[in-house]
Amino acid sequence: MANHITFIGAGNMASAIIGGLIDSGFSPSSITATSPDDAMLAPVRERLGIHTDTDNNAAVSQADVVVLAVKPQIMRQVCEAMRDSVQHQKPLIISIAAGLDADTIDAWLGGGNALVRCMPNTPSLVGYGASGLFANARVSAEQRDVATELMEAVGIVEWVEDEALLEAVTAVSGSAPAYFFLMFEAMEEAGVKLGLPAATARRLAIQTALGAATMAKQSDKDPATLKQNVMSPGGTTERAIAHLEEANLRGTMEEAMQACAKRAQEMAKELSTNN
Ligand SMILES: NC(=O)C1=CN([C@@H]2O[C@H](COP(=O)(O)OP(=O)(O)OC[C@H]3O[C@@H](n4cnc5c(N)ncnc54)[C@H](O)[C@@H]3O)[C@@H](O)[C@H]2O)C=CC1
Ligand SMILES: O=C(O)[C@@H]1CCC=N1
Repeated sequence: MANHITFIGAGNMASAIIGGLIDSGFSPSSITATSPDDAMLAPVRERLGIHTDTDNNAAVSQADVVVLAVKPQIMRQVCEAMRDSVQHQKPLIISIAAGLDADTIDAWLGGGNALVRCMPNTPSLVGYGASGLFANARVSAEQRDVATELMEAVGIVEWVEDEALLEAVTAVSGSAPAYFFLMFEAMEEAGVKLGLPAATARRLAIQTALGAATMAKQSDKDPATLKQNVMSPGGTTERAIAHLEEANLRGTMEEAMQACAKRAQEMAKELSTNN
C-alpha cells in the first residue's frame, strides 16, 4: 500500500474515496487533500482528520500516490502548475477525471509519468464503489497493485486494457448512481400519488433496491430469472413490467448510456484541444 496519498481537490468524489479509505482502516495521517480555498478544506480536515494544504506543490512533494480529483475543465491549469514537483517526486498519478485521456494528462504533467486513469463512483463513500481502471505503459506491476488496493478499499475494481472502454465504464457505473437516484425520486413520487406518505415510499423503495442489488450480487441466478421469480402469472408485477417494456425502458437506458459515453468522448476532444 502507498505510504502517503495526496488528493488534488477535496470535492464530492475525493471526499467519498477518502471517507471510504478511512472507514476501511487507512490512516488519516497518511492522506492529504488540497484545495485553493481553505474554507472548503476545513470540513474534511475536521470530519476526516486528514492533512490539508492549499499548496498543491507542497502536497505533491510528500506523496507517493497523487490522485487528481479536480473538475476536468481546470485539470490542465492544475497539472501544469505542479509539473515541476511531479517531475521531481515521480509519484504514481491516478486521475479520476471524466473524459481526459492518459496521454493528455501525462503531457500536462511534463511527460514520462506512471499514470492510472480511474473512473470511480460516489458510493465509494459507503464502501460500495465500482471503479474502472486503465494503466499507461509506465505503470509497474507494483503500482497496479497499489491502485487496485486503493480503490478496492472503497469497492470493486475492474481493469480495462483498452482506454476507450473507460467511456463505457462511465456509462455503466461512473454516472450510474444518478440513474438509480432518479428511480428513487420517481418511485417516491408515484408512491405518494398512490397514497403513501413520502417518507414511507422512500424507505420502501430504497430498501427494495438494496435487497434487489444484494440478491442479484449473491445469487447464482441471472437478473432475468430473478425478475421472473417476482412475476406471478397474471399478477401485479407482470402488469408493471409489461408497462415498463412497452414504454421502452431498455431502449431509453441504452440511449441514455450511449449519450453518456458520447459526452465522455466529446469532453476528451474539447479538453485536449481547447483547454
Ligand atoms: N462526482 C462524481 O460522481 C464523479 C466525479 N468524477 C470526476 O471527479 C472529479 C471531481 O469531481 P467532483 O468531486 O464531483 O467535483 P467537485 O467540484 O465536488 O470537487 C472539485 C474540487 O476541486 C477543488 N479545486 C478547485 N481548484 C483546485 C486547484 N487549483 N487545486 C486543487 N483543488 C482544486 C475544489 O475546491 C473542489 O474541492 C472530476 O474530474 C469528475 O469528472 C469521476 C467519477 C464520478
Ligand atoms: O458527470 C460527470 O461528468 C462525472 C463523471 C462521472 C460522474 N460524474
